[in-house]
Amino acid sequence: MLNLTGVTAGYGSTTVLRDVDFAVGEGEVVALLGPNGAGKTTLLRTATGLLRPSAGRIEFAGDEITGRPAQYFSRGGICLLPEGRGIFPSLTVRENLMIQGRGRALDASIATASELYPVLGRRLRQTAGSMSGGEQQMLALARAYLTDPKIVLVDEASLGLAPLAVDTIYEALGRLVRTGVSLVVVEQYVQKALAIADTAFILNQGVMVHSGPAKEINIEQIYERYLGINA
Ligand SMILES: Nc1ncnc2c1ncn2[C@@H]1O[C@H](COP(=O)(O)OP(=O)(O)OP(=O)(O)O)[C@@H](O)[C@H]1O
Repeated sequence: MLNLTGVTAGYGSTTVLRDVDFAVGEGEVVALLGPNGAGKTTLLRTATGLLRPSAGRIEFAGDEITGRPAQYFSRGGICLLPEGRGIFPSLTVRENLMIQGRGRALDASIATASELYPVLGRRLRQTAGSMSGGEQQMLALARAYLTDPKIVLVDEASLGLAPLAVDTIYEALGRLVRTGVSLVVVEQYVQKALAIADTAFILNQGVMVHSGPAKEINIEQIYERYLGINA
């Protein structure tokens, strides 16, 4: 469904991704793993049109979309939930839902978000930035339910959250997957990501060093073999 072939990308004269192949099928859950600075966020930004590759192809649902503007990617159903959540902290929950819904009726967006997380429905007038980290992440995740995406790419959803809040976020991701959406997770809690993933990709220093079934991954071995570090 979303295929990157031979992608090279970076920032200015700095090349981060080198000749990367990455593929996500319909309804597939992919864990994208790798050490700090490996290029995971850069890959998500490239796969969602925010960063144009200097070489390689991006195809989505059979069409080549390399070099198209980011709006083209999002309108086509590619949804990035960025690290740092991508919500507006000084706006209320209601206002955030209005923006996330992109022209969808606000009442319908509120109903969908409240059904997903009742706490959001109770905090519509509260500024997003004054909610707990977990609640802010719930609001960020609600976007994936409001725009009917075909694929959702989540960057470090559990960053800075308490274990209970992480479980709540993963429950929501699980529910999202059951609706048939494809999912890519970049996650510091490797075991959490592998538990819901069908396939795992491992990136190291901008090079894809491994891809295969998530169940077959022995993370200690992979980290030692490919990354030269102990997990
Ligand atoms: N806007 C930018 N301009 C220049 N270099 C950048 C920019 N963003 C990231 N980089 C560099 O690109 C490399 C890959 O960064 P990236 O954020 O993609 O890695 P990551 O695997 O997501 O890391 P982490 O797990 O630490 O978030 C790093 O060396 C980083 O310093």
